[in-house]
Amino acid sequence: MVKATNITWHNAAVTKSDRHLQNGHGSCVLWFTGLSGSGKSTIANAVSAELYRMGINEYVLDGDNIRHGLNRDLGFSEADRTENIRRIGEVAKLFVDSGTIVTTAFISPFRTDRDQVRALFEKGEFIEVFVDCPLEECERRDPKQLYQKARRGEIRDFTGIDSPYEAPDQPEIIIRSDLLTVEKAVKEILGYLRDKNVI
Ligand SMILES: Nc1ncnc2c1ncn2[C@@H]1O[C@H](COP(=O)(O)OS(=O)(=O)O)[C@@H](OP(=O)(O)O)[C@H]1O
Ligand SMILES: Nc1ncnc2c1ncn2[C@@H]1O[C@H](COP(=O)(O)OP(=O)(O)O)[C@@H](O)[C@H]1O
Repeated sequence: MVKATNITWHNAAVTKSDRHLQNGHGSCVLWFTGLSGSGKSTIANAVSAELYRMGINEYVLDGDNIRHGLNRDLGFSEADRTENIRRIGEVAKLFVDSGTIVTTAFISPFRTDRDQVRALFEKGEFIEVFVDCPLEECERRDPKQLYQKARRGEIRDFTGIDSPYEAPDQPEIIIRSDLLTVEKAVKEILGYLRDKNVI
């Protein structure tokens, strides 16, 4: 790793607290994690749409989209996934600093990677949302036909097939997306944000 030298941290004139006061709500990251097809993207977007409707500053960072731009140099090896999550963690931190409720939809299969992102944040700002869905159901949904390809051996290192997924030990929120509708999941997540006085 290259260390930053001859670089000075500048304190901002407008702080995160200033922004919270002006916005009338707090900021945090809702970090969705789960298998491909578990529903991360669908639920993260539905949460964001509801927050938008309420006049809250929100933004979605989505796996496929980030991999088209910021992280287009990264593949799916263990090291690349770790770097993918590290960068997204840093981007999410900027969004939280800007006063935004940012939702992220990445498989983020490794516990240590997610914990390292958590460590970037102040207490309560990192909300891990485990979208828990059995592999069989994800494979039945197969919205992008990627499981089919992985089973045929056309995609290597596919999460859940020939690459591991480490479920969170103590996520703030668990959504059983095989049992809960998208609407119910949104309600539960917004309820959590209200309980914690983020909104
Ligand atoms: N080998 C392999 N394993 C898993 N997923 C794969 C792979 N190759 C391509 N894809 C597609 O890329 C999306 C996952 O990207 P992420 O950035 O979320 O992955 S990771 O967090 O770095 O593990 C994932 O999107 P989602 O289905 O939305 O999860 C897939 O569409
Ligand atoms: N309860 C549910 N929650 C989320 N997605 C669901 C649910 N039931 C069915 N689905 C479907 O499952 C698929 C999940 O895909 P997606 O959101 O892209 O997952 P991921 O981002 O985890 O890969 C979508 O086609 C969605 O419509």
